[in-house]
Amino acid sequence: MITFYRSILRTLKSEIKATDHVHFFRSFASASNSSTFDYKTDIEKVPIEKIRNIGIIAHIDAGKTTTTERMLYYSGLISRIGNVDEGDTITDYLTEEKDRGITIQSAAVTIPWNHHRINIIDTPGHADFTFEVTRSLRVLDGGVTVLDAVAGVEAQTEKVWKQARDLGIPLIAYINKMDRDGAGYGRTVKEIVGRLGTRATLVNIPYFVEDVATGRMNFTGVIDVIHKNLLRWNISTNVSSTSEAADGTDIEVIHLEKEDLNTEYTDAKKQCIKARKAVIEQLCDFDDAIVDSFLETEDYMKVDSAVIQESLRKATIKRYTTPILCGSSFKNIGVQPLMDAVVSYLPSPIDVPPPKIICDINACGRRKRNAKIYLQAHSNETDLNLPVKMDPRIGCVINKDKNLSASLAFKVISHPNRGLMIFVRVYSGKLNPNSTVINSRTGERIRIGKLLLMNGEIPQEVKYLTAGNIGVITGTEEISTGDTLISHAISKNPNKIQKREASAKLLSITIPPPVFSVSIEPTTVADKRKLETCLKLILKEDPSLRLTYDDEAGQLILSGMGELHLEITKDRLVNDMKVNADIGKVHVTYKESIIEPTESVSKSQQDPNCTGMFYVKLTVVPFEGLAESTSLFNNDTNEECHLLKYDNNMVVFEQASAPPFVEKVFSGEYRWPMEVSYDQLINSIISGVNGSLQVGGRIASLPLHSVAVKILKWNVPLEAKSATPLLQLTRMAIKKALASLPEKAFTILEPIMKVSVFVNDQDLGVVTQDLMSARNAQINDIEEQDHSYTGEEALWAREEARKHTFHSILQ
Ligand SMILES: Nc1nc2c(ncn2[C@@H]2O[C@H](COP(=O)(O)OP(=O)(O)OP(=O)(O)O)[C@@H](O)[C@H]2O)c(=O)[nH]1
Repeated sequence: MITFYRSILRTLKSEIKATDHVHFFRSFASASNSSTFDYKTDIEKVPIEKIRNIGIIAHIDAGKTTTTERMLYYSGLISRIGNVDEGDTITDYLTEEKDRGITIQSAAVTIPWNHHRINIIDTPGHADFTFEVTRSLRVLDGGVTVLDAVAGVEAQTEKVWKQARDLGIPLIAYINKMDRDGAGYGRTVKEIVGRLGTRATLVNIPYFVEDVATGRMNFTGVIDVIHKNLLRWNISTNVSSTSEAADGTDIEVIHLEKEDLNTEYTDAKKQCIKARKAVIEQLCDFDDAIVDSFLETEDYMKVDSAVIQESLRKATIKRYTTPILCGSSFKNIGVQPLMDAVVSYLPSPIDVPPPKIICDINACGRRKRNAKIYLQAHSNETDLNLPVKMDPRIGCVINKDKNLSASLAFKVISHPNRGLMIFVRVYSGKLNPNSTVINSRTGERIRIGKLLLMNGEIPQEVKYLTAGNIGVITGTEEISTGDTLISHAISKNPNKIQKREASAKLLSITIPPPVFSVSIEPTTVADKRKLETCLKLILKEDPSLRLTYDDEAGQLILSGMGELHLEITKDRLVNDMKVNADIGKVHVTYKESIIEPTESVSKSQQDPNCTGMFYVKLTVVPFEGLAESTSLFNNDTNEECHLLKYDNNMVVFEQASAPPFVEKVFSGEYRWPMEVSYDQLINSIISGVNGSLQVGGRIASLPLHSVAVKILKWNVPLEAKSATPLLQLTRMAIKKALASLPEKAFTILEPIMKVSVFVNDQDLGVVTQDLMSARNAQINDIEEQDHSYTGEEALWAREEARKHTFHSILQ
């Protein structure tokens, strides 16, 4: 028997009791460990190809936090395994998370594994916290989808899978909870293929041993199909999973190809051969290297494991297939092979295309009116005729200057001792602590403090963060989720950064519209200030919450993604922050929309000293569905389209809606002739639209939803000193346009949710009836599941929501 220890870091620290059979192996894939530097903090020495930025995504309760906790333990970063049910895991550290046993906010941790650094983001599974998943996915290169082996593919599994697929993120699937009664590996794999629409490659398959006393089949290990081994975890069923004896580090490895293989394992060997054959045949369609390797011996068991691994890595990154693994994280079985698979099959930052970036070409001296530019990995300077370079190795699309650094802030949290902590992913160059960065959203220069890596419990200060890494900025309150930070690694002087680079924005993170609201008031006047300060902080941390003021009721209204979302926010305010506030009952957020388009013009008086006048001509049009999926947004013409932050609205600038402001001067260069920049003008129009749509419709003054404001024509005098008149004219034009519509052209929208209901056969009729009559539900589909739910799973309401969808209730 070979005994594996979970990490060299931990083994060296701990007292070694075992004697001759101890091997300090860190992973199954590689038996050597000769690290000469610290993978945790030695940022520069971990090459970019050895970094993995991964997310753990899944339906609620699939076991994401339990799995992440084991990963931290096996990597040596914590010395004791915490458990969700005891409220002592590293990643679920908020009081509300501990109390409820659920993840509320995604937590980022960095672990060393097998000569690699893995940055892991443990995301929440509940639909109310979808925004947490969305923002995490934006900075990830790969993901692990955890599934419950009893429940199979669930509603939120499908949703996060789709989100990851839309962003092109390669995934591994980990079928957890194999220890539970009713666990179905084959059934779950079938569901993955059928419902998630992917090919599946079985990297390992479960191994059960019969308990002679009870006749029960116990899950005790996995067959490693690629390396032809059976891995058996020596876990006594009599001890608690958290005790040393059951920590999952004592693993027996049986080489299934051995000549003198014990007959006890003949069946395991047969299963391995069958699964290997399937893997090889599947990969043969993808990669000739596998075909060549197979033809050398024509024996499925003899195809080189390294060749299969290499080919599967390519196939996973190209999203040709999904590697499938299984385990029981709670019983500490199967997590180390999953960690190996993360390293082996998921991409490093340089294996994925660089992110999209928007650069304001106005700032580089050339003018291309109404230009919408998305620079992508495969485009280059010549294609776009722009003075922008990219470096595929560091994965950014900015300038020849490798020292320019671009980072995306994707999360803000307030730490009791460290103040605001801003999580960033560095996409290019090197981010230095105590330096000045430019926030390209606001144009502001910001002095940042220390940089940290989230290594387990204690954040660790680092000398810098290089491209591909995820870390934390401290010492500033000026950065929000979705901001791009531009800096220069060497000069540290933001003046060296040219306007063009300073304007570069990584695509921001879309915030879904909230659908539930509560009123919120300070208990006494003296509590007002504290309430405001705390709300400001909570809103900074969680942009999917929204605060508005109801003029008529004279109340603050807090809106969020669901009842649980608001309840948890309330708990944080009242219990954690000790704010004295009266919080009303949760109610649904209704919206208004229009059902017919309307047009209007607004213009200023002609100033005799000016060459032109401020002028806006626009039309307001309703549309169906999500703004970014409409043909208005995805048009092929040269229209410039801006999605608004709230309520699924957008502003579309028609082609040639503005006069050609740019002037070509003698040298052939282009010149911007005004004091006010093009961006300021556009932003004024957008602010005007935003404000007017929030004023609301004619029926109940509810904010307008799902409308596009098309700017047909606009103008400013060349002598203009400010863009403000444009904002006012836009407001007036929208007000006039809406006023010209009869009241019957407005409609009220209510949020609709897409809900999956799991129900036993005998209750189907009652539940369907109840949904349709009491809940006014429209049933889209009834599917039969091929397994019966036991008490726990038969709870009929497992609902998940697409909460940004609204539909009219007046039609
Ligand atoms: N039997 C069994 N239970 C497990 C296993 N993994 C997790 N659990 C239990 O499942 C429950 C949910 O586990 P979590 O790790 O919190 O799941 P999660 O996906 O992080 O949950 P959310 O973040 O709230 O969506 C807890 O009670 C765990 O103890 C497993 O392998 N086997």
